[in-house]
Amino acid sequence: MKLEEAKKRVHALKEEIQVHNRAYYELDRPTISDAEYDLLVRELVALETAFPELVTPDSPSQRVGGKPLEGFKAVRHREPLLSLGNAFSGEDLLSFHHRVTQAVGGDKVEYVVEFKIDGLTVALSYQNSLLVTGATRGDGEVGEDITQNLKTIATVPLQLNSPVAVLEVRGEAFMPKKAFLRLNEDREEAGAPVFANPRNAAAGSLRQLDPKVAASRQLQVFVYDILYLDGASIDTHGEALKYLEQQGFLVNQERFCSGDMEQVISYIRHWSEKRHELPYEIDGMVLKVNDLSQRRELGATSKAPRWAIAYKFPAEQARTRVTDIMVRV
Ligand SMILES: CC(C)(C)c1nc(N2CCN(c3ncccn3)CC2)c2cc(C(N)=O)c(N)nc2n1
Repeated sequence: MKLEEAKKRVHALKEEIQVHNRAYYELDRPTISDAEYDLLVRELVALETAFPELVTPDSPSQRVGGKPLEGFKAVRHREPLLSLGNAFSGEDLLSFHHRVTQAVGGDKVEYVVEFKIDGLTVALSYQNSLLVTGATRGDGEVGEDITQNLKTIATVPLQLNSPVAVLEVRGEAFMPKKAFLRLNEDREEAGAPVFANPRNAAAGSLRQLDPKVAASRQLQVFVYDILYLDGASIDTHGEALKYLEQQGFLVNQERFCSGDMEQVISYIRHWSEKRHELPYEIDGMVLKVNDLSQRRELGATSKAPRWAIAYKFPAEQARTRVTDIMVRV
């Protein structure tokens, strides 16, 4: 095959793979079998091996690279990754709302309510639209460099869709419930210790020194916050989430924007009851002031922003399954 032909085929393959990624991960509607998908990636890798000048940084072939690491390098975050204050009741939420309203001089405040995905925080840093580092949260200031593991996650863009000088985002890496159950079955069969919950499984998978192991764990990342952006101007959190979607990140579609705390509380109650129907675990909801200028007015303590709060769902009392009781009997 000549270079020109290979160039056309490589471009077509990358487009098609991208379409299937989006269908599979964002719309949760696979448009191709895993086997056919693997064939496309294998053909792309073969062409890039034959014509190395056709390799681009955003090619799916650049996801599972590298040999196993000896250890993880330390990465200092450009901005400290803040924590979240917690609310455990409707009253806690109302007093949060009262504090916020006071601090903005009685102006109307609108909140965005999001799932609190039960995974682990990751920070992704892009320069000139290319992924440079992916890191764990660590202590909020310094994390571990897990770039080559995060690159294996299909919904983590290797290259952003539009030019931007610097973009630092944070998100939650997690393992969907189905992948978690399947992994534990495999580990049980292999006599390996099982993971207690999807969060531990995700954390254990991202701490693998061999990226091939991380690549096999079906991890996902929902991105939820812009830490630093040099290259666009944004006024609300809603716009920030749309911007992140346009740049190619996976952003959770389920979010609710309202200034009415009664509506906010009933939305939270709705998901407290329905969360078991979700394909991933959530351990609460996060309330965030939508208007970024109001956020600046509210500021942050040394640990957490004054413009956001986490509502934690009551811890699950271990649901004893009938089968367990039968066995005991
Ligand atoms: C940007 C802010 C600070 C408002 C923020 N902080 C979060 N977290 C901080 C505390 N975190 C934390 N983790 C470990 C130790 C202390 N704090 C865990 C992430 C958020 C977590 C989620 C989520 N999980 O889905 C989310 N949709 N939005 C978040 N937004």
